[in-house]
Order: sequence, then C-alpha cells, then structure tokens
Amino acid sequence: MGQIEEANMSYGDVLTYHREVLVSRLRSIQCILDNLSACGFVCEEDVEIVQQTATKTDQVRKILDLVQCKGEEACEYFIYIIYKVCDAYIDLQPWLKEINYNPSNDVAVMEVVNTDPISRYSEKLRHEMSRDTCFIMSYGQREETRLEELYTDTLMELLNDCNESLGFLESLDQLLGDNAVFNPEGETIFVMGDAGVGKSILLQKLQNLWSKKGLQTDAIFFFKFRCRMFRIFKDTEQISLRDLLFKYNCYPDHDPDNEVFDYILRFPEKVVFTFDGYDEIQEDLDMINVPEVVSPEDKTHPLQLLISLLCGKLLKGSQKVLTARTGVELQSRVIRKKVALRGFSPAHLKTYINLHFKEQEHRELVSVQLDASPHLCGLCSTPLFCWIVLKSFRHLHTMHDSFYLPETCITLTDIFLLLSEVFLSHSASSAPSLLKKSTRCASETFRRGLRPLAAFAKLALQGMERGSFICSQEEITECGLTEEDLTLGFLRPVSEYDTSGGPATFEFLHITLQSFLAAFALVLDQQDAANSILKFFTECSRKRQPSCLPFDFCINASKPSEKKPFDTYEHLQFTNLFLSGLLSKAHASLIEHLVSPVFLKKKRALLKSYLSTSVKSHLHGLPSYNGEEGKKVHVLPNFLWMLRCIFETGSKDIAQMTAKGITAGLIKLGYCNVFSGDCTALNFVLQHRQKLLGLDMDNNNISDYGVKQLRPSFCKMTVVRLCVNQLSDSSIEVLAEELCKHKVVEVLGMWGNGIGDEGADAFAEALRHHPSLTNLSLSANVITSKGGKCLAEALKENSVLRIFWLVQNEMTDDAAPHLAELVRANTGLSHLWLINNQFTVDGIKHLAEALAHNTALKEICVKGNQLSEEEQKEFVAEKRLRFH
Ligand SMILES: Nc1ncnc2c1ncn2[C@@H]1O[C@H](COP(=O)(O)OP(=O)(O)OP(=O)(O)O)[C@@H](O)[C@H]1O
Repeated sequence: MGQIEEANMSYGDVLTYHREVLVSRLRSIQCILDNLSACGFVCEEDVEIVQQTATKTDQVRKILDLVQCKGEEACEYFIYIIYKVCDAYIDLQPWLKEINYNPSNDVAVMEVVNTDPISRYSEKLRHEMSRDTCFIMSYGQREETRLEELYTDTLMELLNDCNESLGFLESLDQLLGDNAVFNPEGETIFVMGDAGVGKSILLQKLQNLWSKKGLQTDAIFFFKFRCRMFRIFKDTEQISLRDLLFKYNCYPDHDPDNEVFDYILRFPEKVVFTFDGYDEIQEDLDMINVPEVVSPEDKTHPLQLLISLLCGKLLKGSQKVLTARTGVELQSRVIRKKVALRGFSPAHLKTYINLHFKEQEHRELVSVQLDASPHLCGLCSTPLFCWIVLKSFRHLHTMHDSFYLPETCITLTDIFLLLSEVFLSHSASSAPSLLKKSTRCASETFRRGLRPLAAFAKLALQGMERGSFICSQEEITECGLTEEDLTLGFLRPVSEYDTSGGPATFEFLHITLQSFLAAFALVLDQQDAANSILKFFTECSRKRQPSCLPFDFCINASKPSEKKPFDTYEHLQFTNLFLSGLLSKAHASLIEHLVSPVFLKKKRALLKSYLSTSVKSHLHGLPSYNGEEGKKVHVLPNFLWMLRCIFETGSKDIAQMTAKGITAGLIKLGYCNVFSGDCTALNFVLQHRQKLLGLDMDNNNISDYGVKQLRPSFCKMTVVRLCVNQLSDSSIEVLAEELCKHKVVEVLGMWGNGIGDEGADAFAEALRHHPSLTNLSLSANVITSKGGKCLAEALKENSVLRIFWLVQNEMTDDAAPHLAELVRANTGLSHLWLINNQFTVDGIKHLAEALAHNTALKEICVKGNQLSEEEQKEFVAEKRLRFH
C-alpha cells in the first residue's frame, strides 16, 4: 500500500487501513470536530458523544467511525483537515506524504477553520508580538516612531569561538540560520555589542519579522524576555517553566488539555527565545548553583530556568538568541554561533539619516555637518548616539533660528546634554512661542528645568547605587517627580515585569542616560563630602583587573566563576565618564548656573588629582615585555576608560602626563573594544607625546572614522597595526598621505580589512620610495590583480621593504608577471607571502623563473593557490617556493 491514486482506494478504505496510525497520532480533536460540524458532517449530538468518551484514543476511534459512516466526502474532508492544519497535526504530516495525499478539487473549495489551541496560541503570540514591537522608543511618550520607518541594518559580524571574524551577516534573516555555526552542539546564538549599538532593536526587529511571518523559520512560538526581568524575583521565589513562558509572555486560551505546553515540550525546535541584556544578570548568575538537570514540571528559581534553557537542559533544540555587552563572556560550549554588532557603516548612516529626515533640506544640512566631522560620524556609528544627535538636531533646529551641530570635538557628555536640553525644553515653563523661533540659550533651559533634572538625577543615582535599573512609582514620587515630569521623556514605563496588574514601574530611556543623570546628581550634590564624586571610580578599580588577551576568551569561557575579561560595571564606568565631562572646563559656564562655582572647583580639582594619580599608577603597574619591536606594554581595558575620561575632561595637563607616562616603545590595545570615537581620545593624549611610539590596535572596531581621528598622531608612529578594524580604501588613502609626509613607520599591519584596488593603488605610490617601512601586511583584504600590479610595480623601487604579506586576497595569474618583476628587481625583499590567492600553475611559473634571478629572497609562500599536488611537483627544484 502506498499512494492513494495508485492503489485506487476509497478514502474510507484509507481510514480503515491506517486506523492504527491515526488513533495513535491524532491529537487536537476539537479542531476536527469543529470543522466536521461546521460543514454538517456531524451533528451536535455526535460531538457530545465524542466528547463524553473517556480517552483520547477512543475519541479518535469514534470520530473515524462517524466519518466513515457519513461516506466518502466526509472521509476525504477529515483527511483534508489534517492536511490544512499542519501545525496541529504535525505527527501526521509524514503519513500524508506516505499516502501521497493531494486534495481533490471538490474538497479544496471547502473551508477549514483552524481552531486548534496550538495554532491559536501561535496566532495570539504573533498578534501580541506585532503590537509590542511595532514602535521604537521615542521622546517622552509623546511621539512614537514605527520600527519599520527607522530600523536600519547595522554591521553584524560573525565570529568564531576565539572571536576571529567569519565575515558579515547579510541580513537579519540569516541570524537563525546555520551559517557560521562553529559549535553545532551549542544551543545559543550569542549577539554582543557595545552600549547603544542596537542589540535590543535587533531583537525587536527579529520579533517583529516573526510576528509578520517575515522570518525564515518554521518556529511557531516565540518568547521574548529581557534579562533585567529575572532580577525582580526574590532569591527564594520558584516558578515553573510553564509559568515563565505563559505568565511572562502570553497565556494560551481555550487549552483545557494543556496541549500547547505539551506541544512545546515535544517540539522544542518549533520555539524561538530571545533574552536581551545578559550583562545585567551575569553577577546574579555567577552566584547561583546550577543543577545538572531541571525537569520542565519542577518549580525552581527563574534564573535556573534561564540557565537550563540556554544550556539546552530544558527544551533542547529550541532556538535561543542572547544579547550582551561586548566583553561579557558565556561558556563556549553553550554558544552555537556568535555575532558582534559593529554599528552603522557609512552607508547605513546615510540610510538612517534619510529615514530620519523627510525634508531634503534637513538631510543635506546634517550630512554636510557630519561630513565635516569624522569624530561626530564615529560617534554616530553607534545608533543610540546617532539617534540622540539627529533627534536633538531636529528639535533644536526647529525651535531655534541658528542651531548647528557642534563642529569640533563633541563629547559623549555633549550628546547627553543635548538630549537633556531637548527633554527639558518640553516642559511647559520653557515652551517656545509658536509664532517666533527663539534664540537658543541652553543654560537658561537647564536653569528652568533644574527641579525635575535634579529629581531625575537623584532617582538615577539611587538606582545606580542599588544596582537597579527599574524604579517604582513610590521611588519616583519620593524623589519629588510629578506626573507631568514623567512626560518629559527621561523615563518610560515598563510593563513586562508585572503580571499582577500592580502599579506601573519605570526605567530610564536607556541605561546610559541613567549613568549620565547619576553623574549629574554627583555634580549637583552639595550635601555630601566632595570626594563622594569618586565613589564609582573606587568601585570600578576594586574590580579585578582583567587581561584582554584574545586567548583569555577561550580559556575563561570554561571557568564560569572567572569569566570576566571585561568588567560588567560599564554603567558605572559611563557615570565616571559623564562626571569627567560635566566637570570639564568646557561645561563650566553651563554647570555654574546650576551649582555653586566654589563646589564645582573643588570637585574638579579632586577629579583631576584622582585621574592623574590613577593614570600614573596604571601605567606604572603594566607588565612590559621585550619583543622584536622593542619594549611593549599590553594595556588593560580599564586604560581605555581612563582615556575616555581624560578626553571628556579636556584637560591638557592630564593628557600630557599620560603621554609622558607611556615609557614603552609600543602599546598594545588589541582586543580592547576600541571604537572609532575612542580614537579621538587616544589622539588627544598622543598629541602630547614627544617620542616616537608604536601602536597596536588589532582586532577592534575603529573604522575609517577612527583612522581619520588618528591622523595627527601618525607622524609619531613607528608601528601601525590596525588589523581587523573595518577599514576601507578611504582609511588607506589617509594613511598613504601620512606615509608620504612622515617617514617614520617601520611596520604596517592592515590584515583583515576591506582594502581593495583603490587602496592598494594609493598605498603603492606612498611606498614607492619609502625609506623606513620594512614590514607590510595587506593580507585578508579584497585586492585583485589590478591592485597587486600597482603594488608590485611601486615596490620594485623600494629597497627597504623586507617582508610583504598579500595572503588571502583575490589576485589571479594576471598579477603574476608584475609580482615576478618585483621579485626580480627588489633584492631587499626577503619574504613574500602569497598564500590563498587564485594563482594557477602559469602564474607560479612566472614567480619561479624570477626567483632564479634573486638569490637574496629567502622564500615565496604560495600555499593554498589553485595547483594540484601533481602540478606543484613541477617546482620541486625551486626550494624557496613553498607550497606547504
Ligand atoms: N538598527 C537600528 N536602526 C535604527 N535605530 C537603532 C538601531 N539600533 C539602535 N537604534 C537606536 O538606538 C537606540 C538604542 O539601541 P538599543 O537599545 O538596541 O541598544 P543596545 O545595544 O541594546 O544597548 P544596551 O546594551 O545599552 O542595552 C534605540 O532605541 C534606537 O533609537
């Protein structure tokens, strides 16, 4: 027996023949009854008889008897229901295939209504998810922006378990797919990124796509959680998996037999989970004792449920996406694949600006202002900062006659001051005249808004001190905030933590805003001793100083209790950063309107002295080691925070002292999570450096904007290592110009960027007669034969270069004669690396011949090109041509 048509069986016979399969596999009886009765195949009495039958299997037997009595049409319709409502009858889908079922024309016109609890629940989830995710957070609950009107893709880099790049995701759709999975046993897709880079929005977009059936997945359930929620449970509180899913997402209606939960347990692969903000609970997780196995029926602490889900001890096979701040680590064995969010590329930024501003005039104005400031562009590559800058621009430009974005050296403090100014200008007392644009006076806006500002600041600081990001209505009132204040925009309500319909809870619009306001509170405070401004600095420095060597990621990952290569106290670090900014001289004229200048001076002096001392001791305590390029130090991530604070203070004295304090000839900032905005801070310090210095910033995210920011410092750099930093040709053009001007660089590492032929061309000219560059790496870029030819021709005339890496580019045999010419002519070159290009035996012949004329060249490595073992043998005589 097999195919219905071939066997020419009646549908009645099919049901008889397969009765056993049907009886054992058919669930969701109600949906069958609903449809049979809607089409008149069974009557009310029949339905009652079925429902009164004791067991499920007997109920199915009864239904089969009934439809078989009603004739062929009823029997086919019965099968058709199973065919149409495939989610509910998932167990019978293979059977339909086995009997090769195809609906006849007669039955295909009949309606089937899906009343199955599983499908209904899925629909309900989609409906609620769509409602919850269609808006993006905005100012003061006044204006709402639709997600689809503003969402812009960001750079999503795939990483392996040692955080090496595996390329980029082309679209969000691929996030759940199988590409770049480095650990098939792992259960969790780990998405990481800096504050405000768009992790939550990425999840929101994913959820929104799923709700509209726009995501390529056959998952029919999607549960979203914010990790922050798990902190509201008391230590002793215990809940079941069922409650976690249903109470904290949505409840299945009309499911008397618990079919939905049973289905989830049976088909976990049909479920997607998202957990946002793992960094916020990592501390709590470290403290709990994870049991080996958790049963889905048992009640336990919600954090244990979370861990069991992430590890696959519960609902193994379900898809989980977990987000966290960069540097927060998860055990490698749990991770299936890893994605690092890198923010907006220049093209994304352009798209985002266009989405933000409907008016061409605004688009152009903003673009011109951004183009003039690579530093601001660098900051705007972080979507949160970009959003604030553009929103503030729109608001302030509309309100005031002449508002332009600050041109030079805008700091993060400036950005958050702008946001606060916009919020405070919403308050009734400072409402502008509708008819006339007013002249902007920020200090006046802050002075008028001081009461609510101070109250929000107090609330933020209290939260920071408690380590809490949620505030209750009670705490809000205690800080003196009114209903009207809440509409200003600093806070937004959160609903998901409360299942009992109790009074609303709130959170700050973004955690960085809470950090900013907490810093404001420290500045405004005139009660406590002045040195209380340093409390978070002290707290951060108490944390263990971690290392940022790449290997630690892998090693630490297997030791959960020590798995923090970066601290998870970023919100405190941000508070310190904003404190430095608010106490800077640049903001004195504004802040002096709000707090006594005497106090301010005292606090500023304290901060300056603290920063000076800690920079000195940090630099002094760094382990140094001697390498080929002289004495090196590998600074710690905390150094980056110091640099950021120094830049915010704008203090030349501290910058000078820091520059002097770097005694090593080379500093390594590899894997330190440096982003483009940080390059301005680094440059601020390096400007004061008299001596030459090597800088190794491999494996960060500085992008072209960062290179532009570092431009003034290249004249002092002997080593420039910017491997794996999202650089394109425009960075190379900057570097090439600097190389021509200053002849000091000896080592240049640009491995793993997006450098193409234009970049290679620009570089070639700069290198033609360069007197000091001895080691150049352009490996793992996108240079084709055209670029290879330019480089080869120019380097013929360079007698200083010793080692040249062009591994893993896109060169073919077309480049070979030119490279051969280089080999022939340049007797200074000792190593040429051409691994993993596309040379064939013809190209390699050119190189082999040329080698015969250059006895000084030690080797050319051509492994991984397109030669068979047989073809390689042809070159066995030339020992310096290496294939292995
Ligand atoms: N892809 C995007 N398209 C448009 N706007 C975005 C995007 N990503 C982020 N934003 C803007 O930046 C804001 C902050 O983003 P989000 O909250 O997702 O950052 P995050 O990475 O989760 O930060 P944190 O780690 O601090 O929680 C968003 O509210 C939104 O305004």
